[in-house]
Amino acid sequence: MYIDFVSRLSALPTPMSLYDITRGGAYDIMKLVMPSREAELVMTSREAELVMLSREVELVMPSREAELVMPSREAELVMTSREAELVMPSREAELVMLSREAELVMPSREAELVMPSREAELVMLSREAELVMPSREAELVMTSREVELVMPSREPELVMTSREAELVMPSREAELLMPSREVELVMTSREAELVMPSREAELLMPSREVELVMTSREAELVMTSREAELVMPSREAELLMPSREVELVMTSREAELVMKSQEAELVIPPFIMPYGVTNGGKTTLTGRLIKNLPNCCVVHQDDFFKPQDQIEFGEDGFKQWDVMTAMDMDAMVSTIKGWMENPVKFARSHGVSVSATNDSDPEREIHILIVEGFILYNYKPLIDVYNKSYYVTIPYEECKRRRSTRTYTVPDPPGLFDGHVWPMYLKHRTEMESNSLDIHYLDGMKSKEELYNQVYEDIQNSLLNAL
Ligand SMILES: Nc1ncnc2c1ncn2[C@@H]1O[C@H](COP(=O)(O)OP(=O)(O)O)[C@@H](O)[C@H]1O
Ligand SMILES: NC(=O)c1ccc[n+]([C@@H]2O[C@H](COP(=O)(O)O)[C@@H](O)[C@H]2O)c1
Repeated sequence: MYIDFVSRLSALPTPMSLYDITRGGAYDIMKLVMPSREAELVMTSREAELVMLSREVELVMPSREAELVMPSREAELVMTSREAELVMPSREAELVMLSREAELVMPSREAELVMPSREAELVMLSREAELVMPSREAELVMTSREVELVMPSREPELVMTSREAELVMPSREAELLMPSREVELVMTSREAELVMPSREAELLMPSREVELVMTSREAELVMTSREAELVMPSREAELLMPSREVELVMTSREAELVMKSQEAELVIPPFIMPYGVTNGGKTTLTGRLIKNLPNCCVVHQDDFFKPQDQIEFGEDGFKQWDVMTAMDMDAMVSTIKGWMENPVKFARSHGVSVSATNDSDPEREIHILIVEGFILYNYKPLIDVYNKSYYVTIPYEECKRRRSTRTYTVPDPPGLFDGHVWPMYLKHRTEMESNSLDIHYLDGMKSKEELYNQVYEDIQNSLLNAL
């Protein structure tokens, strides 16, 4: 469904390729994650000592040890020649393995070599990047704000200073990199012991362990069991990257698994659109819904009125506030686009706390955007992206009464309601009805409570069906 929305969105006036964005982002992050100074720190002797205890240092660093770290059999196991090509093309594979390159594995230029754009694509295609760290983590790692979180100016210095090196990722950084639940799994003291101390370091490298680097238990520790299954199906998880799996990890079946999990876990994006007559109660209803629906954001069309000096007078003698051209619809579309591309980021930047809705599986999240406005169904580029459309109506007398008590940023001049507002409402409604949309009419004369209950229940049912 999400894909469907995105594809619809790409038909909008200023289409933007999600793939390009995320791919570019992933590549940039490869560079950000290991900037030259930090990269040097990563492998300087002291950090190396700290990260991998003395015996491992010997194994990891000197030229001969480079061979030991990846002796031929292990190298074959971890990356058979074809996989090596896939993951790191031949030249990079050489660079990674040779002694001098071992020193250089991480500084900026090498970082690029290790993960040049094509490899970056192979290893970390945007979706896969999300894959490696499940949806919520991927966002943390990938979005610009998270990049700042992962490597804020002070953190690069801290990431591998001695104390951090000891801990690999001290609590604060670890939290930034991986949200609390993963932090607990990956980096609580017990896991820290499992991941790094000498015995484990030994376990990571020798031939048999190479096969077992990601045995089910480790996989569980690093990625919770469900993620482990999704990221690397059980057999792959055991073998990490044997030849067939390497092909499979990124190919269709996994891609499907990943995509499905992404779709299911990250976002089920219903747009709810209370639309209708002015003063029908749209804002009131929306206000209640956003308080009670999970991860619910709102876009108010009223926020997109053009400045007063751009509103022209019409033949009816009034400033034309109630026509489509009074709205900056491009701006509204790009706001909606922002939500579609990253609802979690959108929610956070709009002060909506993102929470899990399903206690038994907190990774599953539903995100909802309510678009509320008085002249929406007549804007064709958006019509198709809504998956639930409501239309609030109230009779003329009630509408006029409510309107007379309302003060807008620009107060209504005398006669505006009868001369402009109501005629425009009737015109737009006729236009909308001729489009035969699937609209749920709401009687705005019902009490606020009744309206809320009716819509809330209806949305809940839709969500259940969507799941
Ligand atoms: N169901 C309702 N019954 C009676 N009055 C309502 C109802 N819903 C909203 N109102 C009142 O109508 C006025 C306009 O409501 P509002 O939600 O701002 O409408 P809209 O956003 O459609 O213009 C407000 O004074 C509000 O308190
Ligand atoms: N928000 C503003 O700046 C502004 C200015 C002039 C008129 N309006 C009125 O707002 C109405 C639409 O908003 P409601 O649906 O919330 O009533 C239109 O009928 C329009 O006449 C709003």
